[in-house]
Amino acid sequence: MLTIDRLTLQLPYYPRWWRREWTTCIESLSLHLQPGEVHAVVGASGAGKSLLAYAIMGLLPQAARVAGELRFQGEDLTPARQRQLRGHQLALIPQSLNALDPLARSQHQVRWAAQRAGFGPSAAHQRADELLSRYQLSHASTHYPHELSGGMARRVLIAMAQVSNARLVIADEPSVGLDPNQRDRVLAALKAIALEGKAVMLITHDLRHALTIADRVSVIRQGQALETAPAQAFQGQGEQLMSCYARDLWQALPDNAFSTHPFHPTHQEPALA
Ligand SMILES: Nc1ncnc2c1ncn2[C@@H]1O[C@H](COP(=O)(O)OP(=O)(O)OP(=O)(O)O)[C@@H](O)[C@H]1O
Ligand code: NI
Repeated sequence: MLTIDRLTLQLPYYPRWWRREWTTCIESLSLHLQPGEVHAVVGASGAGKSLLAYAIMGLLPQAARVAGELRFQGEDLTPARQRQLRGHQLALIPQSLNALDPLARSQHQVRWAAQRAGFGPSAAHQRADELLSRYQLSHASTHYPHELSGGMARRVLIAMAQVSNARLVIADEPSVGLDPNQRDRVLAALKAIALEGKAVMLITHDLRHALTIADRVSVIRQGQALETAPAQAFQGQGEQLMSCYARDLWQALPDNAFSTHPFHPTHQEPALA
């Protein structure tokens, strides 16, 4: 569905006001997303995950230098095509809750997203109500963003991304700052989108929670994709993982810290509180 082939992305910076240099934020990154899968893109802060999302959506800063290929459903994702598909076939659930209009009620935010996706006013109305109820937001449909909890605001953004029936949904850190209950609801909503046959790219630094819904995981470090592994490879000591970094990420999870590890006997003894 989406193929990213050796994507390289550079952004300008100015060490002196007259001198422009380039910093490489994404380097020769290749990924392939299939319909029906939740594909987690996991990496530390600053790894280039949000920039990857923007590159796919066509939302990079103008000065960005981009090389490599992006193909969506067999066609090149040119800037013109990205403009055409954005909000229709390609949807982004942005990292920041500030993406919500502070002066608009939930129902209007979702309705406007539906109208941007091509629905007429009454169809948009109906579609928005449907989505709000799917995400248990009917009671909050007249709320403004400041009246929503973090999880509710996140679900409004998911409803907006979903209103168009997009084939590819990119969720950028959708569970940050949520309590476990809200987080599980958001992750379940994303899994449900994939089960409808769409592709979901789940961008996160949280491997543990990504694994609850992911089919495959791509590990990103400093703008490079180190490996893509099936979620099942994250088990035991991570023997099935190719890169040390992915194995370290896996072993660093709290639940794994006390698993038996031949070289660290202290790991065998759970610390006493
Ligand atoms: N507009 C920009 N101009 C210059 N550098 C940028 C810009 N946006 C991001 N960067 C740099 O690119 C790198 C990757 O940023 P990005 O936002 O993609 O990271 P991330 O993996 O999404 O991190 P986080 O988990 O914190 O959201 C960072 O080093 C960041 O400083
Ligand atoms: Ni980010």
